[in-house]
Amino acid sequence: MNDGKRQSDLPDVDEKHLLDLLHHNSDWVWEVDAQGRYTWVSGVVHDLLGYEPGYVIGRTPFDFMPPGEAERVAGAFGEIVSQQRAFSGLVNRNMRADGQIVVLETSGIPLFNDRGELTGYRGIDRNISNLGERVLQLETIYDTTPVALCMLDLDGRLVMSNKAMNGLLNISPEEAAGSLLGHLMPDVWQQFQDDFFLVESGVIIPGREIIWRDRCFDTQPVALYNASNRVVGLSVTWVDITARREAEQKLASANQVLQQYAQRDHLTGLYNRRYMDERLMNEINQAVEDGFPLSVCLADIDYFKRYNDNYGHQSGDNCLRAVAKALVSSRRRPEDNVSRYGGEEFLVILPRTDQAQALAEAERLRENINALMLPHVASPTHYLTISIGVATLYACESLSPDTPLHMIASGLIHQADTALYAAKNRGRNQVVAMPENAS
Ligand SMILES: Nc1nc2c(ncn2[C@@H]2O[C@H](COP(=O)(O)OP(=O)(O)OP(=O)(O)O)[C@@H](O)[C@H]2O)c(=O)[nH]1
Repeated sequence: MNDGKRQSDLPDVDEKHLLDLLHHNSDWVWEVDAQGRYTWVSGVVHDLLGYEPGYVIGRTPFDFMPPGEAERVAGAFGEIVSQQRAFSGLVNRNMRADGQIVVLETSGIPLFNDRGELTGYRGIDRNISNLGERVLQLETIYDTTPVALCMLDLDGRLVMSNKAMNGLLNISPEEAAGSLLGHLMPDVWQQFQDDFFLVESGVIIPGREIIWRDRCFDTQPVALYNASNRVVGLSVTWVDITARREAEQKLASANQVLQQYAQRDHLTGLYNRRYMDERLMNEINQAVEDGFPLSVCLADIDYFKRYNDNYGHQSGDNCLRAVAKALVSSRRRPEDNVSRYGGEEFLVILPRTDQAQALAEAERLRENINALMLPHVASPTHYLTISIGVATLYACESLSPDTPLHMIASGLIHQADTALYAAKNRGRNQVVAMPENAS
């Protein structure tokens, strides 16, 4: 503005006209000293704030701001003054003489004396109440939302970041402005860089979960375009879903425990009958598909009523636990499933096992229980014994494809029960298979 050529380009204006321009205009022109006190104000201040210029002189801009706003603007203005720089677009709320709020947009330039010392500021205020109120509302939302928001340019520079975002990065707004995400979050920036390629190829960027400093964030990057429809950056929202994830994990663990309860017998820890009925149908299905035989052993403690009567119910419970443990540790293969099927009855499913193999397996189980040598004075043997009924399903031979699985399962269990009944009738402490001539 000070070079000779441009001076000469300026239109001639006399002093009266100049004052007219200053005092009758839409913008309020002002000057403040180094302490921020108004030293000169144009008459427009009366239109904007409702005060005469003489009242305003000697006061500071903050004297016209409502509580809270003065502190907010003083923070921003203090930073500008410390850098002795020009500023524009500083939006601030002011209270008019009649109590109405007016939103002003303030711009200014620093003034210096001959020694280069700051002597004050000169600038203008413009009434932007309609738009400004909206801007301030949006700024409030932007800064108070718990959702972290940021905008990145193509180099990963933080163009904007709200309070929550700065908190997430654990840096001040000053540190955040213009910093590179590649430095702050190298891995995350790598992912966002890949997103630019997605946008280029016309793919909508998917949301993704990001773990950052032990917290889990649901992030959604959205491409930013300029007026020529070119991608110029990303806007990213970060929603902290740590609490939700933790709750989901707790729920999953609780469900697991519930499932355990639903599947297990609380006394012995073995699978219960409900689980085993389902399991048996799955095994039958598999056996039918594979064409392999499937056997079941139904084991029952001999004279258990007498055991209870003689040693007490508590000892009876301990005895059931001991038998359960012995049956489980007698298994030869992990897929041979042992369950408590009833009071003192245990079911063992033996997949891919024919009748001869099942008889041998049942015999081993019986001997292992005998080997425990648990005293049972009310039994003819004087120690605890079991009887076992064995039944085998030869899937490929005997099944019609229309027979429901549960019918096959109950038929098999019924057969094992009949075999067990025979074992009991023949004196107990023995194994019987049905049908007896199958193997
Ligand atoms: N302690 C205890 N006893 C149980 C439990 N469930 C069932 N019983 C007992 O098991 C006994 C089964 O008796 P019975 O069905 O007459 O059979 P048993 O005396 O073993 O005779 P046989 O099977 O013919 O040798 C009953 O006295 C039940 O009370 C349990 O959870 N704990």
